[in-house]
Amino acid sequence: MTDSLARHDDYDGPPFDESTVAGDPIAQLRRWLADAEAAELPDPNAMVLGTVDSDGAPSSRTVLLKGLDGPDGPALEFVTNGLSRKGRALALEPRVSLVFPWYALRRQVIVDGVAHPAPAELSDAYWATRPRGSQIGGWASRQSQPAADRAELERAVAEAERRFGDVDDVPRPPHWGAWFVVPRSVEFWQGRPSRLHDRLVFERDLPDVEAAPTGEWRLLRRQP
Ligand SMILES: Cc1cc2nc3c(=O)[nH]c(=O)nc-3n(C[C@H](O)[C@H](O)[C@H](O)COP(=O)(O)O)c2cc1C
Ligand code: PXP
Repeated sequence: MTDSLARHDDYDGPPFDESTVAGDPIAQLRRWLADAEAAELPDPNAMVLGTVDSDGAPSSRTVLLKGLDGPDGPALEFVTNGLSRKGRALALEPRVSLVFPWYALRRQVIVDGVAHPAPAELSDAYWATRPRGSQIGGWASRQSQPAADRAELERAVAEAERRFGDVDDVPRPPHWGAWFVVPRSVEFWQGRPSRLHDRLVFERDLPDVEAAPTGEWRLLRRQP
């Protein structure tokens, strides 16, 4: 067995520089997402969402990117339960961090921005696309709450199936929906030999969490 903890694997990614990067970060993100799909990475749209709890403690978990078009412009969309740990955190502190961990491509993308709950009609539209089993699961799971055992969850699933047994379209739970992360900075990281990686960062001003972003994107390079 190879001991991964003792290795120093070199990252032999190609140069990633100012002459080839797209003109804005969402266009560049679309390019790298397409590369992750073409490389057949598992869950190419998975991203790690970092939030801050009410006591200031950070917490992270994976969510799936569901779209890049927000109601007021480009934004990263994900869906979840608003009463979950992350949902409660977002209600108090909407500033978040997202990481796409595309290690097989020697890449990561880090997005910092502000998460806004989607208008109800957009959450409804997304909910309608979910398989019925996931909709039932969305009603059954009190996401992030303790459960005595698996049987408790299965009883809740059976209860939701009884409740909606005669209903063609399972309604969206009021606490379940989409969020849109409006980016303030987006870093594209390409692993390069000898740890001399390429890091290109788009930044713009976000005067306060309620306000729309202002100003043009600025492109800068960070030390590896
Ligand atoms: C690949 C992957 C994708 C996931 N996607 C989502 C998602 O889109 N929405 C979601 O609520 N949870 C998703 N989860 C589960 C979350 O990581 C997490 O366990 C759950 O949302 C509860 O998080 P919280 O207790 O911090 O709120 C995903 C997990 C994995 C591993
Ligand atoms: C609990 C949970 N909610 C939502 C999602 C993502 O939304 P959807 O089930 O509609 O693909 C996932 C994906 O793993 C999930 O695990």
